[in-house]
Amino acid sequence: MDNTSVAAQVEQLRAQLEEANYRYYVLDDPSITDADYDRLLRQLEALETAHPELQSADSPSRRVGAPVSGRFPEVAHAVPMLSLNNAFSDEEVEEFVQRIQSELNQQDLRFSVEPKIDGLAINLRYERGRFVQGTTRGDGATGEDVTGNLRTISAIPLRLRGEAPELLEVRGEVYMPLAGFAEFNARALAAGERTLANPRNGAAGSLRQQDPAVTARRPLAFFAYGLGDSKGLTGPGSHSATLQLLREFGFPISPEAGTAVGLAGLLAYYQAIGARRGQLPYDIDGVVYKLDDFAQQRAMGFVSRAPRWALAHKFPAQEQTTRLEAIDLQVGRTGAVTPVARLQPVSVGGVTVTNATLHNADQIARLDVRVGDLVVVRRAGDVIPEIVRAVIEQRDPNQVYVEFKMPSVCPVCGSDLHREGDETVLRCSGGLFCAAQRKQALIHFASRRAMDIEGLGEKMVDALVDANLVSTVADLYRLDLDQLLSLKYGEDDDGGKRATRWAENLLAGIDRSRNTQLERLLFALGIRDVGETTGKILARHFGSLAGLMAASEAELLEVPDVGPVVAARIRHFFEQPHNREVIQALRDAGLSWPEGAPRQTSDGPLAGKIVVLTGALGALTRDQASERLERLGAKMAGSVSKKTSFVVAGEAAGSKLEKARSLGVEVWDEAQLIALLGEHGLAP
Ligand SMILES: NC(=O)c1ccc[n+]([C@@H]2O[C@H](COP(=O)([O-])OP(=O)(O)OC[C@H]3O[C@@H](n4cnc5c(N)ncnc54)[C@H](O)[C@@H]3O)[C@@H](O)[C@H]2O)c1
Ligand SMILES: [Zn+2]
Repeated sequence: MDNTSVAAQVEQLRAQLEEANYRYYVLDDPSITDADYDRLLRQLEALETAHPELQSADSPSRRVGAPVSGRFPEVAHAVPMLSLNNAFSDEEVEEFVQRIQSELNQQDLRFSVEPKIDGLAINLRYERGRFVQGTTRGDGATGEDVTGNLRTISAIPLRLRGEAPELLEVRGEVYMPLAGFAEFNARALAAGERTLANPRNGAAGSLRQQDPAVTARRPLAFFAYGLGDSKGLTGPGSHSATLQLLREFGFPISPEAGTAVGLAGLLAYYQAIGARRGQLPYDIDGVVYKLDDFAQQRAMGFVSRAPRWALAHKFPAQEQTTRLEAIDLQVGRTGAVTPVARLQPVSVGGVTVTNATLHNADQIARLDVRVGDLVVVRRAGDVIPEIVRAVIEQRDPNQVYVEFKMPSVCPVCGSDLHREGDETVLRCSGGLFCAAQRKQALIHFASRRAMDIEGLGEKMVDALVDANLVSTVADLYRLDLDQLLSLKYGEDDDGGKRATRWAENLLAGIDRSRNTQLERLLFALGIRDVGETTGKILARHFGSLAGLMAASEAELLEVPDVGPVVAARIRHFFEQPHNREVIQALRDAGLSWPEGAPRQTSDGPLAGKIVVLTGALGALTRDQASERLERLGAKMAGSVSKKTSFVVAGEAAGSKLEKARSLGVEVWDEAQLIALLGEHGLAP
């Protein structure tokens, strides 16, 4: 490449990155994925390194964020808010550690290690212990004043605890917990409204609302991870000691933060957090290493946009762009017909994704997704991958992109599709006549958290239903070896012993499931809106299946978690002669479970109280806490309503906490819970 074309390429990359920055930081509506952004930035950096004459101080490679929008008052930061240098490989981490070791002439350095929360950076200013101003990072030198919105975030203290210095600026990340994000989107989908693309955009967009009342309704949380300006702070000499101090001032600190020594320590931390990434209650896009000792940090200093003593080590991106090849329809257990995107295979978050959900026809119309489009796929945690956006700008003007149309009949059984009430989802009206619904009911029944029948997966269920061997769950218990072997399933070897073993294993798995628990069975039956938690609560409340089946709607409504809709669904389910037959057939097949008397909740100090747990507790698991509260007479519920007596909110509590606040329900922290348990000799 000659120099003019290199210069042109550099210019083009800069323009692309600037546009992306503007859409990401100012509009909170990115046009490209983070992965694509990072690729472009790396290309630019490589060209600038190879052609030093093209370097420029205002290149996106040298700058932080983007200039502010003008929608909020501007605030100059007393201490600049920088970005972090990135590493995408172990080798880059090694270079980082070696550079520091050789410049400081010291081995085995200690680092603070923290998850890199995917939200947005905020500076909180406290004067004499009171929160006076909160700002976004902006371009690093100047940010936006979003104080009013920050005040609505319950995780941000309005006053510091203990002896406050004259001035303290605290830096951290405002983020949207995954549970709150999912609940927000589920509600938006059901109401036919615009969904949030991902928690990071959700957090940024929520914080930059003009009306703090809107921000207050968004499930936002906060972790502190550093200091800005300060006066009168007699101080910690290291980053880890600073985090400890911030905790004492009343700030939430990530429970995953710790320290590690040397390259091996950093990489072990990266592995450990990476393995748990899917279980964390918030999105992270990497981990951050910070040289722990402040004197050592000062010795390393800064480059233009980032400290030289810190590094963000990134995980595989959770969003990628790929091609939408087709839209298929899937029929679920309750007849819901869901459009599924068939994708050109793409690696997202370290896993190859070929299918993603599009939720419903309204969502497809809202996103204007069409077959042939480039689409952005998001996959986080255990959640099913979904299409969050179509890259409409990239459509080929010479190609025809056909709008998706929902059919009016079930693609599997041909029955009419209908909507219930004001639901957006379309359902097949075929019930058990519909093979798709039958199959899904069986898959659910056999699943691990339901009856846990080993060997009865999706393919097996397909084979059983297609061969007409099974149509209800009770039929499973009548299967015999000859019938299974007639399926010629798994007969891929010498036809000897191994060819029958799968069938024997399956029969043994079915047999084992005969001894079960009422809560599992209730969940397994697939009553709409009776999930695992409700199943558990119903089992405990009524003690026996007969008791539950005989309960009137009024009696069902006494159960803490059950509202009118669920009560009606439970009644409806048990009123169906067909369902009663299936239950009788299950009993006849030898299914059994321990039964007890209905719960007496009339005694104990919490008798008559309905309690909801949310967020992660430190000292107890949720099950342990529930069990102890129940021993004190409380009824546990899974969702917050006006009936709730109080909510116990642990770390990173999301939408349930918001809901409690909006309904004026009393909120306890973990310490209050432990104190109460302690009073009754139940302390952990
Ligand atoms: N999709 C797009 O169009 C687009 C545009 C611009 C930027 N981006 C994304 O943003 C990244 C660059 O943004 P950036 O400059 O904010 O850098 P960054 O997000 O990679 O790193 C710096 C930021 O990390 C955050 N952070 C989280 N946990 C932290 C912790 N424990 N300690 C310190 N900081 C922590 C802070 O907000 C800090 O400002 C890119 O790599 C890209 O992924 C995407
Ligand atoms: Zn059907």
